[in-house]
Amino acid sequence: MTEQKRVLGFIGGSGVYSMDALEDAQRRQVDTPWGAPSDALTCGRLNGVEVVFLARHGAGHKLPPSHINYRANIDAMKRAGVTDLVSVSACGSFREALTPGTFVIADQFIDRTTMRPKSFFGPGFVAHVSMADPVCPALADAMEASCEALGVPVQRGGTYICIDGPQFSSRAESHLYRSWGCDVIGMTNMPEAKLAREAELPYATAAMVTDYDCWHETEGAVEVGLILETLKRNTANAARMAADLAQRLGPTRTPSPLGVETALDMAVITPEEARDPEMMKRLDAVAGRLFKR
Ligand SMILES: CSC[C@H]1O[C@H](OP(=O)(O)O)[C@H](O)[C@@H]1O
Ligand SMILES: Nc1ncnc2[nH]cnc12
Repeated sequence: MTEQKRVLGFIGGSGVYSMDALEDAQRRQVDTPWGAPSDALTCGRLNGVEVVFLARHGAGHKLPPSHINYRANIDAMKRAGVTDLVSVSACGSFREALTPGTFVIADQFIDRTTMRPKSFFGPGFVAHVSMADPVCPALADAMEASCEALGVPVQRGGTYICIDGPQFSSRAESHLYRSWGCDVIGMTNMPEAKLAREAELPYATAAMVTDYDCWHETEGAVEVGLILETLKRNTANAARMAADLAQRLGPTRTPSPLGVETALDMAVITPEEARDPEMMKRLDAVAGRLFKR
């Protein structure tokens, strides 16, 4: 199999605003046709692997989940040469056994968000990518192995339901999502995972449990103040996981077993003669591969 240089993208969620272990770190402002990403990218090396870090909510956690420019974030990662994208997120747990501090390597998502642009494509360039398997199993394997090696409690697989927020759920919603079989809840992995797939970036995420949302009979309903201690512990473990993950994945890569790097080959339905040139210009980073043939 052909090997290619790996550039590992890392999106840090609540509590993860920097990657202090990066060597030769350089801040890079990246402009995109979709607007500004949440923050400047930080590019550097971690255990011999090129890494690009982005704080999802920006420095100082200024952006609420529905104001994050997810398209700009993913486009900027692609533009910076990222080949594999991982993220970490704080989340609530719907299962007794998923105690605060557990990392859930989600493999499915339910998108309940309504207020966010969710696609790079539109009039003049229509494409429908598959989201049947939204997570790259090779990245998820490595994240799981990292957690195990570091003694971080981990569950491989799980369904992450994404709500708009910024409010937490009502008790009725919390019970409903549990009855749907969801494992964890958060406010950011959608449309992030959808856009990563459209940009042909293999994606995996660790949802780091901070609380039991509000379904639990004896644990108090989630409040930011109550989750800060767990958030701190999760932040430290996220940094340890990132370092181990970089080493484990290594500086070169082989294609994702899901064929994510060519996801658009079977997805674009607008024939060349009907495509909007302006739209194609905006898609230079996301889908430029298709236009160079
Ligand atoms: C601080 S609790 C709510 C907040 O935390 C999560 O953010 P992220 O996914 O970026 O870690 C959650 O989705 C909410 O945005
Ligand atoms: N219970 C919860 N609901 C939504 N997002 C969260 N992030 C952390 N805990 C959460």
